[in-house]
Amino acid sequence: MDIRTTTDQERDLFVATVHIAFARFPDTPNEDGSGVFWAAYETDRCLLARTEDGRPVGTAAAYSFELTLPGGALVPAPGVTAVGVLPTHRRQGVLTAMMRHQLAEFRDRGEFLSVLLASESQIYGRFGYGPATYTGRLTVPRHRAALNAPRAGAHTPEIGSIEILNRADCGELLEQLYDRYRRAQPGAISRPPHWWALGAGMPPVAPAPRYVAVHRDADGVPDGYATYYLDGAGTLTIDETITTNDTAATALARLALGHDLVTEVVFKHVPPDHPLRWQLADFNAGQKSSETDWLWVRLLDIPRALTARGWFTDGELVLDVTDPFLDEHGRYLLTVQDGKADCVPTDRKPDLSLDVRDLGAIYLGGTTPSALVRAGHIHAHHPDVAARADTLFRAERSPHCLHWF
Ligand SMILES: CC(=O)SCCNC(=O)CCNC(=O)[C@H](O)C(C)(C)COP(=O)(O)OP(=O)(O)OC[C@H]1O[C@@H](n2cnc3c(N)ncnc32)[C@H](O)[C@@H]1OP(=O)(O)O
Repeated sequence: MDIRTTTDQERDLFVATVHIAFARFPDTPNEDGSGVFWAAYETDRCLLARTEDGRPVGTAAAYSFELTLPGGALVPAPGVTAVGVLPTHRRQGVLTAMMRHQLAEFRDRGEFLSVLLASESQIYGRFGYGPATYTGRLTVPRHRAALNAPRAGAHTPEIGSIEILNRADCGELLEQLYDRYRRAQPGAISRPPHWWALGAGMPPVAPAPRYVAVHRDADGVPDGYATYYLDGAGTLTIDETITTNDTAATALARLALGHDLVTEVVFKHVPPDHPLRWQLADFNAGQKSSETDWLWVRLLDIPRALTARGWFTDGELVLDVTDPFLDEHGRYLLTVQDGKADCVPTDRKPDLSLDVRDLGAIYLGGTTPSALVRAGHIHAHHPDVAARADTLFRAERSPHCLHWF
């Protein structure tokens, strides 16, 4: 198997091979070239796998994203995408060879972790990826949509204003607001400017017809938006609500839930602990569905990864980490003091023994170590250590990613 970086001349071949693997036809570009997810491929990060006789049979690529870690550090995070093997060449190790090649390239570039969205959750664990953030939908029937008043003096006055714009008239407003939001949200990834320019992605990055409710604070400064559409059956679907504070999020939810001619409101991409269910006067009015894994994380340099994120409790743990895919093993003493971690090799007895995929899953604070201990994936060497690890790995807020790539 010959695996090489795609040249500019091979770009069309790469795109065609991806589409055969997914049994899709390339979308017809809009006149301005927008609305096509593959337009954002970075050719120098696209890999083509060929057979001995030169036939392309596999593809894998990466986008150069930034990931927001707990504590606010922004770190380079290649976003793996366009992974495909022709139906004629599956289960012969093509993907395995591409993953090995790609992880080595990430390390050569100095990248210490990578991320992806998995088309099927059985594929990527063997390559060291673990599910680190989760998302779902919340559906609220309009006739049960009343919101509680704030309690216990927690009243945040909903001062500000909302304007409804057309997606096409928003200029760079959505891009700017998303960028402010993602810098403060653990688990969020950047949307590089050319994604917006090319319309590469799902709405509202892709410029499909949408209304955009833009929230402004009391000083008139935009601090959030929700993009939505209403279908013929009376379902108002919100693609995403992006805000830099909870007041804006509540105001935008109130607007959607009070919209006339609507029978139900569907909030897509809601994090597991979204406050809206608690705001509803009728808790069970908000029905969660389509709960799914979203961002998978793969650590490539454990000390760098653990010292890059922020920490919120002092403590120490000895982690014994195996990486079967890369045939590596390390034991590390993780010491956290005043929000910063030190992580060094040690020969002390381990507190937790775990696979690198499970370290990826708990890294952002969205999967608890104790859940994986109870699942039989992490071995806790003392009875109290799982709870200690839960406290240590927690993020300042639950990690969430809603960017599709
Ligand atoms: C980040 C993204 O881009 S997600 C998109 C992933 N791509 C797709 O879903 C497109 C359609 N599917 C495909 O193109 C291929 O089936 C791929 C890319 C998923 C797998 O490629 P292959 O070359 O067949 O994988 P490879 O032969 O290296 O498989 C390695 C192991 O993973 C297992 N595996 C591979 N794909 C799957 C799967 N979809 N479900 C369960 N197990 C799988 C294989 O059985 C094999 O296991 P084994 O080592 O125990 O025998």
